[in-house]
Amino acid sequence: MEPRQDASCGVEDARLVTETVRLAETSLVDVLRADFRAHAVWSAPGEPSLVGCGAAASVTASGPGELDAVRERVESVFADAPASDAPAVARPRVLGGMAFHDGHRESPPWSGFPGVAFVLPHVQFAVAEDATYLTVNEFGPEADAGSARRTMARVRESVEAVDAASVSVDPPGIVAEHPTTTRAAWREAVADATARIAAGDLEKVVLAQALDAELGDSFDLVSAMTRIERGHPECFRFAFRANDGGAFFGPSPERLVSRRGGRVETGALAATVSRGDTAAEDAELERELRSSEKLVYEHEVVEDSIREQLAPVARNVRSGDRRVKKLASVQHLFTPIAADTDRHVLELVDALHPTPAVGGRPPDAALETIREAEAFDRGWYAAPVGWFDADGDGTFAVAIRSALARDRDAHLYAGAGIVADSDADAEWDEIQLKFDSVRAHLS
Ligand SMILES: C=C(O[C@@H]1C=C(C(=O)O)C=C[C@H]1O)C(=O)O
Repeated sequence: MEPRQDASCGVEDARLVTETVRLAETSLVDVLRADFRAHAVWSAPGEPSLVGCGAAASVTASGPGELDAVRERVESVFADAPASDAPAVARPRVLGGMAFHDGHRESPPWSGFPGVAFVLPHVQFAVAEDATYLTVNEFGPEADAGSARRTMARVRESVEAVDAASVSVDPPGIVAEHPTTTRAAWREAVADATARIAAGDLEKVVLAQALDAELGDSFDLVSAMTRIERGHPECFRFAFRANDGGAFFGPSPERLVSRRGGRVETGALAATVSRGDTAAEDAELERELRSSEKLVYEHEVVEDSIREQLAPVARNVRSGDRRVKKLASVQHLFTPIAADTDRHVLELVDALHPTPAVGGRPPDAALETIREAEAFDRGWYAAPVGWFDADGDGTFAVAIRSALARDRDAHLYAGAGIVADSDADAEWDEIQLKFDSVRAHLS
């Protein structure tokens, strides 16, 4: 299927008009509180935070296998845009994500989340350390600077009038939880995966679970993102909202890839132990993480595959020093990987997704095992989410530690890597700990 675009994108003489203004000092939380029904929120260490509202142009496709066509469509939107003297942080950025599996079907609970969906926002905020920029993008045969400036004046007034302190950040509360995987089904799935590994068909597979939760109150994305923003400065804080109000969000610790002027940044994040209750216990768990043969192997499968997957699209692929990434409830092995490239970030996403941190090795056998073992739809869980610009620069996270919420329903997702000597009950416990990073913002 050809990627679809909204009406304005198909018009021959459509053009892109962009206007930018620097706002008085404003935080991401202020922008969210102004509540323009943001459809995309992105906040990552070392980058300006982004909020996108409305669509100047949008592109959808059936799955990650169509990223080349999506890139070409968006390139045609940027093609004849006049040179801008706006600061780099304020330039138009396209925000979106995609489903984990190719051939994704947009059915409940994932209605409103197509196989691939990217939007060039009509109203875009970029919150940098020293300033916030408001950018209005208009695309179409009628696009003109006058109407963009009028939108800008209206939006600017409402953001500057926000009283952030007046909005509650109380979570909705979880009144009931329904795991979609039983303990018996999990043991069976892990046994089947380890049997495939013993038979030599598979090295590693990441199996996930969904946890359905009933909320005590309607889900409110603005207050959830306010809590996530404050609680996870080390993570990629993201949210994407469908037209029916359903929101996919989370604090993911995992970068899939960033491209900045030809420099590629990625990394292997895999192998997990819990955090200790005391400093001594935490250090002991860290020692186990660094020295366990099983955990180091699980990590190295991911590091080796990422290097191999990157090789056709990048040069000078190099690993940095391995370290331990400590999060609220778990700690992981992390190896930074850098490279050089002249490819668009979507080409890098295409080459890397899914890494064996969320899929497995070899990829085809792993994906088949996942489809057979998991009774729920991964949807956008564990798939790339992020942004890119007209230069092909951008950042994508792997959407783990995430949830899909709509009204009083939430679906939480988490997974664990299975290798030859994995123990089903220990992997089960690991997944319950991983649910905590998003559960904490709902209960
Ligand atoms: C799949 C998830 O996490 C991934 C699996 C990990 C593991 O098995 O040790 C660690 C980090 C992530 O790469 C998840 O959190 O849902």
